[in-house]
Amino acid sequence: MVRTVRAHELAPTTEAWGVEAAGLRVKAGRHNAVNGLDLTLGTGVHGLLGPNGAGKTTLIRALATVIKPKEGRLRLLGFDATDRRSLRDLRSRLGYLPQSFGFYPGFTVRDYVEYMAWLREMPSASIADATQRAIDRVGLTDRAGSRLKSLSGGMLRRAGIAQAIVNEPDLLLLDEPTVGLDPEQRIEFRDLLRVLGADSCVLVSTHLVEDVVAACSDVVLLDAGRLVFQGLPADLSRLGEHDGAGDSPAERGYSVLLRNHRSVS
Ligand SMILES: Nc1ncnc2c1ncn2[C@@H]1O[C@H](COP(=O)(O)OP(=O)(O)OP(=O)(O)O)[C@@H](O)[C@H]1O
Repeated sequence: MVRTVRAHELAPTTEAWGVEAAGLRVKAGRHNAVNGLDLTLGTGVHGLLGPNGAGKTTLIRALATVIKPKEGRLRLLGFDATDRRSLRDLRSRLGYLPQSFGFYPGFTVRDYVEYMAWLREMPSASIADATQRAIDRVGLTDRAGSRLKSLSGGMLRRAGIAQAIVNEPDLLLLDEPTVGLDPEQRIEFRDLLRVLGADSCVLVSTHLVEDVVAACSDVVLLDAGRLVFQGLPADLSRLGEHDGAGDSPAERGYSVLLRNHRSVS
């Protein structure tokens, strides 16, 4: 007997992978900055590491649907990210903090976060509460009425994180979110990451291996646009127990992986 498949069975569910990429190629200018990447990410906090020019920002921009992949398959939250018809629904469930982001300097923190919530088509009635919650979560409660132009670099980045999480995204993409944060704020941010990663897929690019070890459930290492390693922070540290350059086992593990990868490619 042929069973009728109902619409809800085909609709994306929260169980869908956050990111499923196969043979992904993404250009930055003429350069293949992401070059045949296979990557699957589920719920959790994934730390994206790699040397300068590895393709981290280009990958994150493609996952944020800001640039279109040149080749390969890309599914995000169960949606085909290369299909224009999916983009509106998909974008309403994404959060994205770009490496450098534009803003109206005369906006207050609250104006900015509310504006970004509105751009993501959140229901108007929920925007004020969601904005307050996001501002509280990044520790900017007492600066909510301050103009963006008056904030320090670290506070501005926290305002950027607030706009990225205002819609409680299922897929959150953060490109170097800890740049400019003071040590106390970095520790608080790690706590926030753990909470966010409990029920959504969070990808965080950073150069700070120690942040990855402290706050991430797994490590993704890129070099020259390709996946070099995906595994637990403890696996990274184990690789650096007796070998490699760096001040901690994880930093040494990072250098061992890159060295081994480069010697065979
Ligand atoms: N607009 C562009 N035109 C040409 N090449 C580019 C462009 N943007 C990036 N690239 C190149 O693409 C590669 C990947 O860059 P990308 O910014 O994605 O790397 P990254 O890993 O984020 O680096 P970083 O750690 O320095 O931020 C680099 O070789 C870079 O020079």
